[in-house]
Amino acid sequence: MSSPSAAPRPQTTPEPTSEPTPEPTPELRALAAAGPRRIVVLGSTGSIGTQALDVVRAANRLDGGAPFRVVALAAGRGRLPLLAEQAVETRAAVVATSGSGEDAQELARRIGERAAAAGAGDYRPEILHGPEAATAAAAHPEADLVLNGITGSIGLAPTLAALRAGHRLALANKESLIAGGALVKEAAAASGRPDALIPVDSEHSALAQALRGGSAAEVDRLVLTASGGPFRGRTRAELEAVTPREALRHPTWDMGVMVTTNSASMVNKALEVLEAHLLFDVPLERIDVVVHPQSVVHSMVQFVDGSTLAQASPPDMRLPIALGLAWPHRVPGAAAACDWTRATEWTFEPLDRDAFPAVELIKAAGERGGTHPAVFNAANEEAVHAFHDGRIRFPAIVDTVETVLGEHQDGGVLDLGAVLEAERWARRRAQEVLAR
Ligand SMILES: NC(=O)C1=CN([C@@H]2O[C@H](COP(=O)(O)OP(=O)(O)OC[C@H]3O[C@@H](n4cnc5c(N)ncnc54)[C@H](OP(=O)(O)O)[C@@H]3O)[C@@H](O)[C@H]2O)C=CC1
Ligand SMILES: CC(=O)[C@@H](O)[C@H](O)COP(=O)(O)O
Ligand SMILES: [Mn+2]
Repeated sequence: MSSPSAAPRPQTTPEPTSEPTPEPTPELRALAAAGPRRIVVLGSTGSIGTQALDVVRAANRLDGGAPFRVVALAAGRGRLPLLAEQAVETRAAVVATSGSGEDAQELARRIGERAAAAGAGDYRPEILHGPEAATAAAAHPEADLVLNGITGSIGLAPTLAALRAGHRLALANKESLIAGGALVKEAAAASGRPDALIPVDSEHSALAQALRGGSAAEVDRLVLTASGGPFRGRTRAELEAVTPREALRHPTWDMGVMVTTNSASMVNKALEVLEAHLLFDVPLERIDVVVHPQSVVHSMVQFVDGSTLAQASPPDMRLPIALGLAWPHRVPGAAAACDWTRATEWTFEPLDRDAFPAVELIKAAGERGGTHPAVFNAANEEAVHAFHDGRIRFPAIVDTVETVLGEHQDGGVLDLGAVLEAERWARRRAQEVLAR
């Protein structure tokens, strides 16, 4: 099978503007003057990772000094040439691959060749390899902030490692929060840092922006927007015939294979509802989803007096990534703004819960708590792989999640061992269900 993460990487978003370089804000100048923020980029070769490096490159070109310095990079083993190129460009002290010793040797060779060609022959980063490599990179002692752009719940150990090392965590890897839940929140609280956990997911970045400076009591509901994905408007019967290629044709975002497939099934929105609950402590019954096909309004907060605040910008992840890296500061020119001189239409419609039951399913799993959310995610990851392998039809992804969740017996303890054991069980059980 070809694993989803091994499929061709979607292109990153083009440069937003050819206008003159914007001026840095006083806050960003101060950040640079205090010494650049030292960052670790996990999943650096993916959609989030490459856009994060675009943000760093652009921000460091602003007048007033470089606000960021990359101290470590980590990726899988799928794109070693790109990882080597990134290492030489950033001069990261640590470069990690989840691959084997042979992969590490190939990475070192490629870095050596590229460094020599770039006139930086003395650049010799520490190279880490193996399943724990990203976790070690996340705990890098010189780091201030870790961006987790790994895909899947394999990102949980690095998420915990970053927080336990006392680093601020800019979190794109929503699966680690879903699987780890209270464990991740505890690690964030124990770090003693205000704003230890900064959301990078576009909806949660929007919510964090709308919630800044307010109080919990004034919030009535959170409203997450969903593009509707490529299958918006299809019935469940019609979804039986859709292909992996069609599932990867996202209408508004260029992203990795797993999150794109999850957008098509609404599993992404389901994960995001629970992510919002965990990040902002709003009960699940007060979190709604509305379909907004243009993906310009990234989410909304409805307040008790009937007011609603929405965050709007053209779909471009560089904005929430830049805010995550520079938090609480904004990076001028991170992405293009809305063009209000042109006629524009934003539309909103309800989610079809019969064709797309994932959101209801995760709300039930979230209410049951414990390891149920980890089981939801792990079963989904297995089912997505099976769909891309041609082993199942599209609706069987969420059907499999529902079956496995329905059988799950929570042991009543939530520690890392319990989460990992529940995940192992869910993956095994999902494989059995998928094979039927
Ligand atoms: N892309 C987007 O716009 C958005 C993404 N997100 C979330 O961000 C996360 C990343 O998504 P996306 O960038 O699209 O995914 P991609 O598939 O594009 O990238 C995944 C990255 O993770 C790396 N990776 C895989 N396994 C490991 C491992 N064991 N150790 C270290 N690195 C590993 C991959 O390396 P390799 O190249 O070697 O395979 C790659 O760099 C997901 O959780 C997603 O839901 C959230 C909002 C928007
Ligand atoms: C860009 C981002 O944050 C993705 O998670 C996005 O939300 C996916 O789009 P959907 O709204 O289709 O799930
Ligand atoms: Mn999102």
